[in-house]
Amino acid sequence: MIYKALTIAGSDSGGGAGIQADIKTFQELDVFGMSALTAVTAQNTKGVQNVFPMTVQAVKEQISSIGDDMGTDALKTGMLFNADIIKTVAEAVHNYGWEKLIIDPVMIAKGGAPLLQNEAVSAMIQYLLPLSYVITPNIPEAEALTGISISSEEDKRKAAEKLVKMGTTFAVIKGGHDQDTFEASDLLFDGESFTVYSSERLPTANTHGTGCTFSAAMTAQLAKGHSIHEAVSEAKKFIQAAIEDDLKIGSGHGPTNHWAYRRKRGMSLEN
Ligand SMILES: Nc1ncnc2c1ncn2[C@@H]1O[C@H](COP(=O)(O)OP(=O)(O)O)[C@@H](O)[C@H]1O
Ligand SMILES: Cc1ncc(COP(=O)(O)OP(=O)(O)O)c(N)n1
Repeated sequence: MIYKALTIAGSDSGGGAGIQADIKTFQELDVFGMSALTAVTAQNTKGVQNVFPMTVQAVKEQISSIGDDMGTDALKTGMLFNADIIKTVAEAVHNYGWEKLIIDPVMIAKGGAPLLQNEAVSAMIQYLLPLSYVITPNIPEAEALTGISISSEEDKRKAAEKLVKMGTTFAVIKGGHDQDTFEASDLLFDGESFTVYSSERLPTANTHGTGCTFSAAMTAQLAKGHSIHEAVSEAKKFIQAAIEDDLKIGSGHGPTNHWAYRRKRGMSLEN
């Protein structure tokens, strides 16, 4: 059986985040990756030098090229940049009846560059979020979407519950931006109960693209038919291995290692 996943996101010329991170992750997890580009960024480990958005027509046609012929088992969104692109994506997801939509609500790059226009947040809430299977905000993104200020575990739970009330099936609040210096903990709310996925917080600046990679790993696992709990658990292991085995490329926030998880798994099978 060949499983397929589509990413609708921006290109990161530096290869650590965006479309490039998504496709590398799909491949590592044995899923055939496809893409629809929303924007091209000139970007490296030091930051985003420029953003060139695609036209709505270009986004629409890339998605229909895939929808009309190849289909997909799951899809994820990353950088969507503006409200018109969000509406176009929502319309396509609705028309093709795609159910496993994973939204990584990318807003601001680690270096501070805006990857989503401010006025587009309400379009995401109104048009895309209600169509989603799971949304994976980091803490600032969860605050912007819910209006809840997050400084404790209880606040994270309230935000996750609110996201489900707003129309998604599952919410994962990622803890990379947490103040906890020992653990990086992600919180899943499945509509009934909460599960925390924790790992050692690794002391490295090379965390460029962690959100994209984590949500792409979840997308790949969901495309293969795994449950939401299995998908989050495996994605957490994937990103931990990728950060642990960082590549030390560039002079700023470097990329993670997308092949680390495969290598680690291979070594544990040999032993
Ligand atoms: N220093 C770190 N050590 C271990 N895991 C991390 C670290 N930073 C982020 N993560 C993990 O990477 C994933 C992405 O988290 P986060 O940084 O919050 O997202 P984003 O990249 O969207 O801002 C989460 O699973 C989070 O727990
Ligand atoms: C083209 C593009 N898309 C998304 C991001 C943000 O990726 P993320 O995984 O949130 O990682 P950081 O930017 O926080 O390192 C991006 N930078 N570029």
